[in-house]
Amino acid sequence: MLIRDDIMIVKPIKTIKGEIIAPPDKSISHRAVILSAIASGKTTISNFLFSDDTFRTLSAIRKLGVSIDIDENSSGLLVEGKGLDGLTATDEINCGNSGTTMRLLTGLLCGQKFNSYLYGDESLNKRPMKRIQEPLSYMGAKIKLEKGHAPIIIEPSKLNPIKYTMNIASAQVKSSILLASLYTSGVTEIEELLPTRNHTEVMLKHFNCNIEYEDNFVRIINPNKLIAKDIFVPGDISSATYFIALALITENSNLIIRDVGVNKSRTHILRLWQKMGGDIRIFNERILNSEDIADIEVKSSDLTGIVIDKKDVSQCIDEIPILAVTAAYAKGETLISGAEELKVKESDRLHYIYMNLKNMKSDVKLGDNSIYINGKENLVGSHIDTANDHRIAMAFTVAGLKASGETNISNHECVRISYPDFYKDLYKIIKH
Ligand SMILES: O=C(O)C1=C[C@@H](OP(=O)(O)O)[C@@H](O)[C@H](O)C1
Ligand SMILES: C=C(OP(=O)(O)O)C(=O)O
Repeated sequence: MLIRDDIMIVKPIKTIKGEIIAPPDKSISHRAVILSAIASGKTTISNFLFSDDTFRTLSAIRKLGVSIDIDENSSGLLVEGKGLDGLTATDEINCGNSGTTMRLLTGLLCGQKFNSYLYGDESLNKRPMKRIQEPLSYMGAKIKLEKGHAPIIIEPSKLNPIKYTMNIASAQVKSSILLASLYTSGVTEIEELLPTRNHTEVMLKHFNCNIEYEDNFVRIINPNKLIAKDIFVPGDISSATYFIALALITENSNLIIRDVGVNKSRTHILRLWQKMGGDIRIFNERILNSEDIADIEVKSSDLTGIVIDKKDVSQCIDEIPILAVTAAYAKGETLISGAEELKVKESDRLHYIYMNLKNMKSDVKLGDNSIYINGKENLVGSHIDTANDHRIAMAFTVAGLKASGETNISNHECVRISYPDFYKDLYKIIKH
């Protein structure tokens, strides 16, 4: 790998070997800052992820009057919780590229006694926000959108609890309702038809909230008071999957990734790869502040294609780009269906998976909400259009490391959204 004229040039490698520590989890870092801000007392957050997206949440929370000290050496934050009613008004909040920041903060802010205004970058301002406006309005929230999109204007209102069945699979929507529900009295219940990550539920419980949850159901009983309690953020399994995939598809590889969050609602990708024949071992499992954490060992494997449906997609939504890359190198056919949510991420991920795989001479077909991939041993290096989407950039860097010739990754710096050290960590484990 080398950088020429600002473009990352990726060439085929021999093998992957060694040990690496997964970067801190993005979803848990966002939630740690938000919940510690409205808890009573001080919270130390260790191993916080310093990335563009999580900085958006951190700055927003500071603008809302919460003091956060950063110790970059220990990757730690000290948050002075203000309690549920201690936030103060700010002029406007720039959520950048981060859907999690925008949707979770809307849930938090619609129960406050002041107006709020949230906006994002070009990509975020195109992403759907009706999905939060609808349930929050049922609760009594006053939220204005522009044709279903940000900017979001929030006016103060009195919120009521709801019983809500989710009509799309989204942990952000679920979390937004849970945060708003903290400003109601009574019982809010959410049923999910498709399971999604449960980090908000886990962390609310960690902060002593009166909440019950199981696979598809959450109940929160108010009034609540959150009590500050220290948090260590586990490694991000979504970030780890790029290295897992590379080890799986590269001959003679053996890789250990330490301290990865293995919350059951995030490990579906590992089960899918194991089903494809992937040699993946989870060991040294332990619990750290209510979240499961473990080490993962991966060895090169002969993968075979599989069928992936909507229920699979909801449980590994961010891993579909890298899963598609491994499918392109697997034996036989893979069909990923029910993937409409991929079209409304930082880019239309279904489209960019298709275009980039096609340019690498993969046998691939695009359906309305699906993608079909007939795997082969070798892809051909090509120009990759990342659409400024970090997950497309990382997935196709992996594709390029196994392809013949050169692969050029445009705007590779977009990895700073979730994993600023991605290329640095990759260098550590590549053996030429
Ligand atoms: O709650 C979260 O932290 C996230 C939920 C998912 O989004 P959706 O809720 O829109 O599916 C995921 O794609 C995103 O990267 C992080
Ligand atoms: C979709 C993602 O994040 P967000 O929705 O927070 O922008 C992601 O990280 O892949």
